[in-house]
Amino acid sequence: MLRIALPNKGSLAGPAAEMLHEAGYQQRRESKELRIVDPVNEVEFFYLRPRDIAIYVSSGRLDIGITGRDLLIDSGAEAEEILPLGFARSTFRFAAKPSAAKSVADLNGSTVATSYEGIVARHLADQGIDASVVHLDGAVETAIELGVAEVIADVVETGTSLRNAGLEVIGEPIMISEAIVIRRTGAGADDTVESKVGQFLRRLQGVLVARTYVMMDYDCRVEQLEKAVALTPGLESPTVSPLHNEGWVAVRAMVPSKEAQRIMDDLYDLGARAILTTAIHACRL
Ligand SMILES: Nc1ncnc2c1ncn2[C@@H]1O[C@H](COP(=O)(O)OP(=O)(O)OP(=O)(O)O)[C@@H](O)[C@H]1O
Ligand SMILES: O=P(O)(O)OC[C@H]1O[C@H](OP(=O)(O)OP(=O)(O)O)[C@H](O)[C@@H]1O
Ligand SMILES: [Mg+2]
Repeated sequence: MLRIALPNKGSLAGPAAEMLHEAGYQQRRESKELRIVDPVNEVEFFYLRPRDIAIYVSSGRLDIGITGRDLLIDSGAEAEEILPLGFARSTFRFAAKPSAAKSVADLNGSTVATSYEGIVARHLADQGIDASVVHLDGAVETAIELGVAEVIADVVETGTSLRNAGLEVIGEPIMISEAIVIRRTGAGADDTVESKVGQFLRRLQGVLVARTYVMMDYDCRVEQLEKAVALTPGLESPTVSPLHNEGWVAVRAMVPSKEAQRIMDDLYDLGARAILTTAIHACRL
């Protein structure tokens, strides 16, 4: 039975459960459940604090886990990223009152409040900056107003929390984060676990592809086929079938959903007709 750590709350929990459900795994019915078994897929899920997941996975007690890249790096645990999942995207940045600091070099001698002490201490040391770090559990933006620190280092997504606190970012992002699948560094010796992990990753990759691609079908004249195929090259190569009407073919290819409308316009301009897109519900590449 594959043992998988999942986030039990916060920004990662809902989207992770949704993705696993789409991948065909059973999920807990109540947010108080700490552990469930999915007997059909031979998987056991443990719902843990997102911050603790890298520690459990690095200990080898759980085979893999879903957490945030920033949380993995902050923990310093012996675990590695094996698949990015595209949700809970955020940046991690320094911020302060507009007058306080213009660049990271200005942070010398200041106090930085953060929930991510590991990332911040390492980053400051790498940059040769001497600043002290104060650990806070959350709502870090308020630390400046209340005089606990002059600078904060925190997760920034829309920037609303910073704006509301009258703060501005300093310098470039310290890191870009998203939800990821992790496993213990150096794991992979056990063939049975390895094949189950491989199947789990293929299922999640299938969900990612189904979310980012649509299937496109259209009819076009044979003379236009090369130009049409250049617009819709598909992942491997498009399927081309003859139509009953001579001189016409039907083409089928996967296209990125974000580009579907532009591609449909371009195909129409080429003379293609009966252009359809349909959702992909699941896939194995
Ligand atoms: N507003 C946000 N938008 C996108 N991702 C976020 C946001 N806040 C936190 N994250 C990401 O979620 C993960 C942190 O999860 P965690 O559950 O610890 O914090 P949280 O979502 O802020 O929840 P809470 O603070 O309520 O416990 C990190 O990877 C972080 O980058
Ligand atoms: O840029 P934004 O879109 O505003 O998102 C970033 C904010 O979201 C998270 O806070 P959360 O609500 O989880 O509270 P917390 O600070 O207590 O963790 C994070 O810690 C930031 O404060
Ligand atoms: Mg938070």
